[in-house]
Amino acid sequence: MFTHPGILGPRDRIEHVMADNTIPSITLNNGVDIPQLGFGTYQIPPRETKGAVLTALEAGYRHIDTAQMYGNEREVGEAVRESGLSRSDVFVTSKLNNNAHDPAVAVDAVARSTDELGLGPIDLYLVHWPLPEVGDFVDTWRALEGQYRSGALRTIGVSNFQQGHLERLLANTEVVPAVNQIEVHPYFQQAPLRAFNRDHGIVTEAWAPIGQGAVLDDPVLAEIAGQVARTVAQVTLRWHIQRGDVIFPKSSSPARAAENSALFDFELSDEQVARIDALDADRRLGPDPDTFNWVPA
Ligand SMILES: NC(=O)C1=CN([C@@H]2O[C@H](COP(=O)(O)OP(=O)(O)OC[C@H]3O[C@@H](n4cnc5c(N)ncnc54)[C@H](OP(=O)(O)O)[C@@H]3O)[C@@H](O)[C@H]2O)C=CC1
Ligand SMILES: O=C1CO[C@H](CO)[C@@H](O)[C@@H]1O
Repeated sequence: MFTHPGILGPRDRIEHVMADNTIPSITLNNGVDIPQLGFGTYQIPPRETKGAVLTALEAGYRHIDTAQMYGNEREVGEAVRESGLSRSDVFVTSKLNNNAHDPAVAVDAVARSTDELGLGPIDLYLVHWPLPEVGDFVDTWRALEGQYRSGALRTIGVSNFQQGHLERLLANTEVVPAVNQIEVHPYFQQAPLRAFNRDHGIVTEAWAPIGQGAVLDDPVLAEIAGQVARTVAQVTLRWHIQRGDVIFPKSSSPARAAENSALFDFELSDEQVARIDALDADRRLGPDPDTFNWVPA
């Protein structure tokens, strides 16, 4: 089993993985292991979600990322229950919706997610956005701390938190978030925030790992893909894996979902990694967490 990046170097992790060709896990700051590769479910409509998640589990994925906002928690839970896998073999993440930051509402929202998924305590539950102008995320976090301490949630973390948000959280609360799920891809590499996360024992989860498709036509990535006889998506996902981040690419296509999981029988050289590092363009695709205050009706 893998330990948190920084304890083992990337090279040690790769050699370990390549020996058994399975998806590696990272140990979170509370001792819980998370598979480094998962399956994302944003924009998978509820009626398609059970089939897509069952297909992903058959392809070998053991980690599913959903959210109250995605409207498909129930179908994710059905797929996990019907997969025939042991509950302990599948890691499920969900996220508190933006209309549930009030502490009392947050407690009810955790109960609702738990009921929708129907899997017992949720492996990882995140505050989806900090919403700096909406209430106080410190109070929201304290509500999740209570749910964590009571055992209702196995692990808690945050998403889209900038360094300033994390500094405020760390100064005013007790449980250090296990993960910070943020936008990261070759065009938006987030070096300072990833370093802050690492220095505080917080694992970085990279959402939109292939930039929601934006990186797929990149000529440098295409050249590297030719060198290693893989697709651009695989090269990009492998780059994340070698950086030690957790990823969960989304695909509604069974063939592309399988393609995105075939990452552990090849390796990028230091030079190839450096060429991808050089693609950073500070190009954020999603909302800016410092100004995003959207709350659903
Ligand atoms: N915390 C947060 O605020 C956020 C979290 N997330 C999470 O991160 C996950 C991943 O991010 P997401 O936004 O989905 O973006 P991704 O970077 O995973 O890209 C998904 C897009 O790429 C396409 N695609 C996937 N694999 C391939 C492939 N091998 N070749 C060509 N095209 C491909 C998909 O199309 P197709 O389905 O047709 O294959 C889809 O259009 C989400 O599903 C969600 O779980 C995402 C956004 C924000
Ligand atoms: O999880 C999410 C899916 O993507 C959306 C658009 O980028 C985000 O707003 C949301 O947080």
